[in-house]
Amino acid sequence: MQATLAAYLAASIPLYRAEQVRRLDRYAIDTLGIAGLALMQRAGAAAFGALRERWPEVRSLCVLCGAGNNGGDGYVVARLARQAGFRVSVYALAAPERLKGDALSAYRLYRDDGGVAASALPERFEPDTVLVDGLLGTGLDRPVEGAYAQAIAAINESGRPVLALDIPSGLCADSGAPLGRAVRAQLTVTFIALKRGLYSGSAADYCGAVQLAGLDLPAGINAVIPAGAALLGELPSLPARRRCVHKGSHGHVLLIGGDRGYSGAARMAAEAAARVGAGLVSVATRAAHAAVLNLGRPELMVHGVESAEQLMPLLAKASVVAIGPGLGQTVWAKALFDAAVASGLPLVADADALNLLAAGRRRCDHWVLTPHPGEAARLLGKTGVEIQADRYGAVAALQSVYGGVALLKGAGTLIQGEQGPAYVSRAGNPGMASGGMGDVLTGVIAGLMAQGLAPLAAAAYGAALHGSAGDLAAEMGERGLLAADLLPRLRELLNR
Ligand SMILES: NC(=O)C1=CN([C@@H]2O[C@H](COP(=O)(O)OP(=O)(O)OC[C@H]3O[C@@H](n4cnc5c(N)ncnc54)[C@H](O)[C@@H]3O)[C@@H](O)[C@H]2O)[C@H](O)CC1
Ligand SMILES: [K+]
Repeated sequence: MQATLAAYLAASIPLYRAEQVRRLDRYAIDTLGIAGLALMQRAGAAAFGALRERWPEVRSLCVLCGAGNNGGDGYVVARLARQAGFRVSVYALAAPERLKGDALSAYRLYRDDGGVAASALPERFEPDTVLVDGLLGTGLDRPVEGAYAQAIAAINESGRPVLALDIPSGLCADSGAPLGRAVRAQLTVTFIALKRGLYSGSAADYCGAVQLAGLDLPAGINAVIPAGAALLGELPSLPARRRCVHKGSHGHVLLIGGDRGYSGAARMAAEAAARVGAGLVSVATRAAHAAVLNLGRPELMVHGVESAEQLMPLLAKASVVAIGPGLGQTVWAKALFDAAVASGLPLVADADALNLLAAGRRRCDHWVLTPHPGEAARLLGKTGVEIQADRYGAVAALQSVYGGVALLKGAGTLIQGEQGPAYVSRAGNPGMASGGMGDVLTGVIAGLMAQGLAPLAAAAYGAALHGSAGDLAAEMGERGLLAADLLPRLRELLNR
């Protein structure tokens, strides 16, 4: 299992910052000797090809071009579409004659072919037209306002399908946050390398489907610049278990949580740990909950624990601790949290355990912290808006302040270990924004660690497994998706 997951992480796809992509661009031009205009023409051709594949009946384009090379890509698309007999209208947000370099060359080729560019947007875009967003790409360096903001609003209010060139205009290539406002596209064709802003934060609301156009550059070009982030791929199949194993072979998870009124959180986390294959799962919860929890899931060993010393014998038998689901922040909760951390066992901390941690910052090398943006804000002394505006920065800060592995939940879950890139899981859907989903994730990660996975592999694969289980369970619809719906899906995915 370890080798399979090590290969899974190694096979993740590099995600770059804008500045790194510009360096890749320069490398292609300066070292590989590919002219910038040739790159631009390959970009435009790739985008136009993707457009025709996605909207095969459409024969009318409206291309919006900005002041930089993203606009240049737009002029290449406009010229190719005219040559293919499309009805093409181009709106230049910047006077074309003031373009520079390759963008100016691309415009002149379009103009010399008989193309024209209007400077003012139409009252409304023609029907049966696809809009091509060539306003801003990786050169976005400030919040969108003025004419660009109006153009983006017009695009978003048009009701027309949109193809974004390289990145939806207004979306920050580094953080995935809109700077002011951003184009909402159905398809984004991005060039040379994936930008990390296409996969986290609110990116999914703006990018639509993302297609990478490598522009016929050598595949190894990604190795030229080490990327700081990496996109997790499809879940790998896990190797079959050896025949001669017994329940002690797959670890023992101790789940601590479930204060009064919250026993369900502890139950779901514990069951998730069992469903991903932990050999034994014990639960330490309020004494009042023990019997009912046990009845609900007899495979769990449930103990009423009202003090730290009552927890000690359970810690002595556990190989991994998961603490937080329904824990609360009472004196009882804090005593159990302190004892769990002091045990030195590998640990997954979620929910109220994170709030207790935020109160008294500690570091630990063998834990996995799984905050949602609000908990991350408390852990870092920031606001939730600040966390979402720079998720990659936030997950790196969590890891450096608290140690171990930091997992920042939300669209495009991020997983950051002591070394290596921030892994990004794109699995999951809005139906998972419901109570208990985090409890299941806690159990999944603890259950994988109990089977010998290192915290980073357990967190990264666990996040992808959890999100994929949510995607399977959402096949009946995202609304009304419940955390417990994921439990059977975990087993289904693990045995594929
Ligand atoms: N790297 C590649 O793989 C390829 C990239 N190509 C395309 O080139 C753009 C990047 O081009 P660049 O000229 O650097 O930047 P932009 O076109 O995004 O525009 C920058 C331009 O816009 C101004 N600007 C920045 N922010 C704003 C704002 N908020 N409002 C108004 N204006 C703004 C800035 O001052 C510049 O003047 C990349 O995305 C690809 O599309 C190649 O063509 C193909 C390979
Ligand atoms: K764009």
